[in-house]
Amino acid sequence: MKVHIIGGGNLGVSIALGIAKFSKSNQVTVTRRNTASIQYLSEYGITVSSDNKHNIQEADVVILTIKPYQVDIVLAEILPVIQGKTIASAVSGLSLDMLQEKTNNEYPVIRIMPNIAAQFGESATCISFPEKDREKALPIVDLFQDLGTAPVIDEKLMDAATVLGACGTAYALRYIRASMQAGIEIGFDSQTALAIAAQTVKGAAKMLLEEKVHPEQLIDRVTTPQGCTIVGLNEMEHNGFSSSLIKGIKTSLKQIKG
Ligand SMILES: NC(=O)C1=CN([C@@H]2O[C@H](COP(=O)(O)OP(=O)(O)OC[C@H]3O[C@@H](n4cnc5c(N)ncnc54)[C@H](O)[C@@H]3O)[C@@H](O)[C@H]2O)C=CC1
Ligand SMILES: O=C(O)[C@@H]1CCC=N1
Repeated sequence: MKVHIIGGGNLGVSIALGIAKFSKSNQVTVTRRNTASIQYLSEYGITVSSDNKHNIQEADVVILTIKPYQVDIVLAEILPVIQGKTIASAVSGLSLDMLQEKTNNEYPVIRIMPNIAAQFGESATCISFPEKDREKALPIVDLFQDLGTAPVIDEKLMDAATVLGACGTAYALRYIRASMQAGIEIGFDSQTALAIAAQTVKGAAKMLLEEKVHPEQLIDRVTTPQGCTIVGLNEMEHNGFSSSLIKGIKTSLKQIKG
């Protein structure tokens, strides 16, 4: 498949690298206005251009990884030259209805919500599309499955997916940062603290994904009665650990919904 990514920023570059590394049978072009900082992508076989229309006529899918306020400008530029091509949008808050309206209902449209771990083949991408575009969408689902997981979900949940799956990367990293800071306070140098905190999160996530159990079942295996884990966990909860995460996630969702 020939993939044309418009918006070579944080997400666009991560998807491009993910495809180059984990979905090698596909060819990728990435565009952004100033390409100096992404020229290195050519080392991975990715074509880089400052012209949004470069190679676009050969593309099987055009992926938009631009900010919401850049959508109209970019569509005005590319629509005249991509008649009938599939458009996949990762633009947060842009519904399928809005995208269809902006493209005059003349293009197959797909809404994708990856995260920046696509670059490492570990994105939790959520995807939705109108039923009429199923045939065009399924190859895109396959593509994103190569970059991690890619469930097809009801479009009503796409904003929620943005928060849980895309913003979620930042929340998880903040947990790791806090653990690292605590690790330094209790005696580790920063690099060792970071390595231990990150690997611990990776191990916990791997157990959950492989055993498919409720987190509390695994927590039970860690918390020795009267031991140090449970007192620490309870202290965190007294200080609003779970509650602050839940409130933060709901606040992020409110921001997307406007
Ligand atoms: N960063 C993330 O983790 C995620 C971002 N998103 C969504 O993806 C979109 C992009 O986000 P980021 O990558 O973080 O933003 P970004 O600002 O890093 O990337 C946007 C890129 O588009 C380029 N651009 C702007 N105008 C352009 C034009 N006319 N033609 C071509 N390129 C143009 C900019 O130079 C920039 O490199 C947003 O809508 C965001 O909500 C969705 C999921 C995750
Ligand atoms: O913060 C944002 O608005 C974007 C959407 C999901 C991740 N980053």
